[in-house]
Amino acid sequence: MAHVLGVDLGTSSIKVIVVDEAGSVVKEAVQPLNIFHEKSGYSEQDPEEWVEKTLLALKEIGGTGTEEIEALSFSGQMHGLVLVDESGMALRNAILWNDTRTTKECGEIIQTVGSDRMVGITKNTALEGFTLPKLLWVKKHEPEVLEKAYRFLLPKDYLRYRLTGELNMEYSDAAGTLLLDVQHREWSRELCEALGLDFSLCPPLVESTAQTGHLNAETLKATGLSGNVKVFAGGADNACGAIGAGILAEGDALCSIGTSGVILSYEATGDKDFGGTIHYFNHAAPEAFYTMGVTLAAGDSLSWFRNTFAPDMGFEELLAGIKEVPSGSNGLLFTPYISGERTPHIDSSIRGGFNGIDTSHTRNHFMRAVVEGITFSLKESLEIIRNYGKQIDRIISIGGGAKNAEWLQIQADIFDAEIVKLKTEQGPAMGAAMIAAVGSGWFDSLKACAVTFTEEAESFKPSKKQVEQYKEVYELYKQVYPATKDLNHGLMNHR
Ligand SMILES: Nc1ncnc2c1ncn2[C@@H]1O[C@H](COP(=O)(O)OP(=O)(O)O)[C@@H](O)[C@H]1O
Ligand SMILES: O=C(CO)[C@@H](O)[C@H](O)COP(=O)(O)O
Repeated sequence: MAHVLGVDLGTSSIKVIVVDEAGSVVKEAVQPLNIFHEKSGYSEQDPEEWVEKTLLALKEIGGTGTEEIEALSFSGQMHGLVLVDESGMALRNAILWNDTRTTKECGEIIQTVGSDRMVGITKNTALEGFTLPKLLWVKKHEPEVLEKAYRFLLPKDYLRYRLTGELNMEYSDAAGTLLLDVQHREWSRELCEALGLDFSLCPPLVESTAQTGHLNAETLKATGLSGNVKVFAGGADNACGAIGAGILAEGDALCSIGTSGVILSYEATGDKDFGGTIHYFNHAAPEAFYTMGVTLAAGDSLSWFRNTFAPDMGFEELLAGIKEVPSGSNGLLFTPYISGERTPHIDSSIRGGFNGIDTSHTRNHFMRAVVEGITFSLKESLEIIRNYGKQIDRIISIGGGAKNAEWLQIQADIFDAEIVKLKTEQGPAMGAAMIAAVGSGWFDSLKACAVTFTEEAESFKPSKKQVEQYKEVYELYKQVYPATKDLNHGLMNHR
């Protein structure tokens, strides 16, 4: 039987899945990744480690049951800046999407270009996480590095380049750089000139579904894969997550809880104006777009809690206790701003907190409060999208956060929507595999592929009583940001 591979360069790990013609995941390999936080707000990875770990994961799946791998494609964490020299080697560590060192550069961008013009060209506003402010930071703080730079790339485009030797960037990821004219799908010369960046740093653009060569000799040697495997460009992890969850028509919506958390809604056209209140990007599906709100530390808040307070417990063991605690965690409220926040509060200095700690609270209360706080934060993004007139009654939930049934019910109750869990929560890797399957001619379109590849496993309906209770707690949650903003900005000086 023929197979395709989906490679997801996540923030916490590289995941490779092997998918057969029926859409079943027959094998998977995961390789964890290191993140470096040299200073508060800094977040970097070593691009060489992405390559090494991907080769290891590909080698791991290269054996039995995967004869006839026809094609592979990529999904990757968005926005991370990778600068390469003319020989294609990375000039420094990658500066990641959750690195917030560029507040100053964001201010300078808006001052130079103007907010309306920025949103007019890129459909988005300047945010620390996006690639353009990172380029300007390197220009200011490491000019010798930028001088040596030949092109800038995004994480999965760099990985694909190293595995194939073809250097380019695909549109759904280019949309998150803040240098792409999103509606017209071309690099903005105007922005490069206004901000003093060499236009030639922008790499050639390709469609997500374009074939971008074959695996090079080093990759074949390291993995044992065949030279006949076709490579397709792939997409941003959220665009691929949307494809893998079948988010391919108006009204479709996604909740993804990985390291970050995302609420995403399909958009058929790129001519709307959301004023930068929400991200508005090119989809990896042809000629489509999507809107999205992002919680910087979603799964990351859960991981932080576990690593700090229960390092010997697995996620399932730790989460088992949340059933013992009623909705609302007996008055304990968590805000997940441990790395700052993106949507709706563009604020790199805000930090998280627990409010309402009482002597009666146990670790289970804290655990449930963390899960609820992450979900309230995502509701703020959902609310923005709904307020623009989108009716969202059903949401596909993916990512590590979709593994736990109790959390899925909490999502249904807080979002007041039906939550659907798919057979595999590996949305981004599955989306990449679907791009490879369509590229290989297995299906005429991604929509046709989704019919075979996406299978619902379980559905969680909102309970009226819990919905009403969570509405009240949500209103209190929304008061925490304005009430603690100044306090947190002050505390920043002591960090
Ligand atoms: N069993 C589980 N239940 C709920 N959340 C989980 C579980 N296992 C992992 N997670 C969360 O999922 C996150 C990782 O999700 P993943 O989709 O792999 O992320 P990424 O793509 O960012 O690498 C972790 O931060 C963790 O908080
Ligand atoms: O910055 C964003 C989206 O704008 C993040 O969603 C990254 O794309 C990382 O994703 P995960 O590793 O959390 O899946």
